[in-house]
Amino acid sequence: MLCKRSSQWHRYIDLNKIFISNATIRRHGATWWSRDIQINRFQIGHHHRQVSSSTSTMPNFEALFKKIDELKPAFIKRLADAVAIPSVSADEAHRPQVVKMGEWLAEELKQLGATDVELKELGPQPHTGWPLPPIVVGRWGTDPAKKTVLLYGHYDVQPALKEDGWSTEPFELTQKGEILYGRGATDDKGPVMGWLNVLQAHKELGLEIPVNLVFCFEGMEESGSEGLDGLIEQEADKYFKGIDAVCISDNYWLGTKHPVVTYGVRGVSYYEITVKGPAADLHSGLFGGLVHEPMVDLSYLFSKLVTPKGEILIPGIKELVAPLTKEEDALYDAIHFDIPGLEDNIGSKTIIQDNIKDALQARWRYPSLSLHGVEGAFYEKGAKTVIPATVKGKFSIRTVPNIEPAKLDELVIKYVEDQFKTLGSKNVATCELVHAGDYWVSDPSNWSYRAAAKATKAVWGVDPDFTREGGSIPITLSFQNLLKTSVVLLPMGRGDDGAHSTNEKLDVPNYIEGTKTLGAYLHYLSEETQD
Ligand SMILES: NCC(=O)N[C@@H](Cc1c[nH]cn1)C(=O)O
Ligand SMILES: [Zn+2]
Ligand SMILES: [Zn+2]
Repeated sequence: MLCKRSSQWHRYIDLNKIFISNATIRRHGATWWSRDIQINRFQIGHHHRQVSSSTSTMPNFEALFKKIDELKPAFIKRLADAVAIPSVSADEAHRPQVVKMGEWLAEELKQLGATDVELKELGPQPHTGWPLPPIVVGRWGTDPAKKTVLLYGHYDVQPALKEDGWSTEPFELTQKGEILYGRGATDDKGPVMGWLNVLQAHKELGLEIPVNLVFCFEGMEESGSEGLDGLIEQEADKYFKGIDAVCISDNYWLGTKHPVVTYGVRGVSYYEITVKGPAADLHSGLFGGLVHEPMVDLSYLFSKLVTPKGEILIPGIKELVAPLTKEEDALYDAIHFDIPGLEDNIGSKTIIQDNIKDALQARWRYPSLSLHGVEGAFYEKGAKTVIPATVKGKFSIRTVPNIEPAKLDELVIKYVEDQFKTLGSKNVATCELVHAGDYWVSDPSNWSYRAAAKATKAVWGVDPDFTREGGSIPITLSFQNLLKTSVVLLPMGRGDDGAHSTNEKLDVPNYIEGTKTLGAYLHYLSEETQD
């Protein structure tokens, strides 16, 4: 049954519940995740092609991996060219650079030999009217005897300024030893370049890619993936017809050593509280104590959202979270990670939880509320004595099963309005949703996960941990539901890469071995029996 909810499709499934652990994958009568995210492995995937071992196309990985090693300088140059385009999707001034990045990517794809490369235009962004950057699509192969894999990534990045605390220029890829620093190095230009690198290595070796590829690279992921849902829906039976699997490389290992394959993301609902007071900024000496100050009202509202220990104070949210079962709880025991590893990732000893299981559950299966910033407030160096006239406070809530975005909006907006009323302020306050993306949890026992795990083992020599991700990739659920296919997340970077932060980086070994992993995944996928 498909239920339209918010702008997302949500699938309700009730058969063949799967119990998964890192060591074993088996059917199980009981279920550890909530009813609405159980995956019916027989409903997802629609072209059930069997590949017999007598038609094996497994290559000699030695030759492929050697070629990838040889091409390392060219691959680093490709990433440097990509990082040099400041494709920040968050602000209007940078939008032309996002478009330039899309055009650059389309050109690279064409040069490598991809066909049907197009820039799918999306028109103006509804909220702002700014032009949306295009979706870059393309194909590699159209052999009906082969499986078809859609590769998704994003070519936009988070904002970055040297003065935020970067040690190097954020939009100049800078190599220090075995580390590549630059905005987008790990999120998500490195992984997107990884797919292009795979094409180049195969092309130079004269080695056939054993699956058809469909590329779908967007330029708005960091700003809510606006426009992509509509395009997928529109193209589901056209450009995106016959997709057997979707692979996304846009998240990270947990730590720095053990590779992972990921089967879930949290959703995100992003809100803005606007508090309007005087017509213009005021002198605090002349008006302090006489006016209701918007920053004071906003600070009060912020303090009512979340405690310093991360507890969300908005009533009703906790009750929506799917209960933790014993079986799910046990999955966390097999993960190769610890609190010192988390502390290394963030460069401080400021983790709230004191054991890794609680910390990982807080990241993967419980909601969190983060305060992001205040627009309109004084923020520069110095001591300006101003009363800001209008401020906009930004916060977001990471969502998990079974928090429905529309229900969450209701709870959040009413709560903020009620809290504001208690202030007796004469200012005007509003709270609105900026964008929302749903959570997603998949079945990590299916054929695409088996291929991803084999590829990881072939490159890194160990079985991957199966993880969920605390961050969000809003489009994942749309691919699953609209293309009726399974999605796997196969990350390249490490947990300490500093995505969205200063000094974002990608380690050279992760870039090169990660490229091998992506390439090997395609080969293992072609061999795997689709279920
Ligand atoms: N690598 C995925 C990622 O960083 N996703 C963003 C998505 C987002 C949603 N709203 C703004 N950005 C994330 O913050 O999780
Ligand atoms: Zn990303
Ligand atoms: Zn990101």
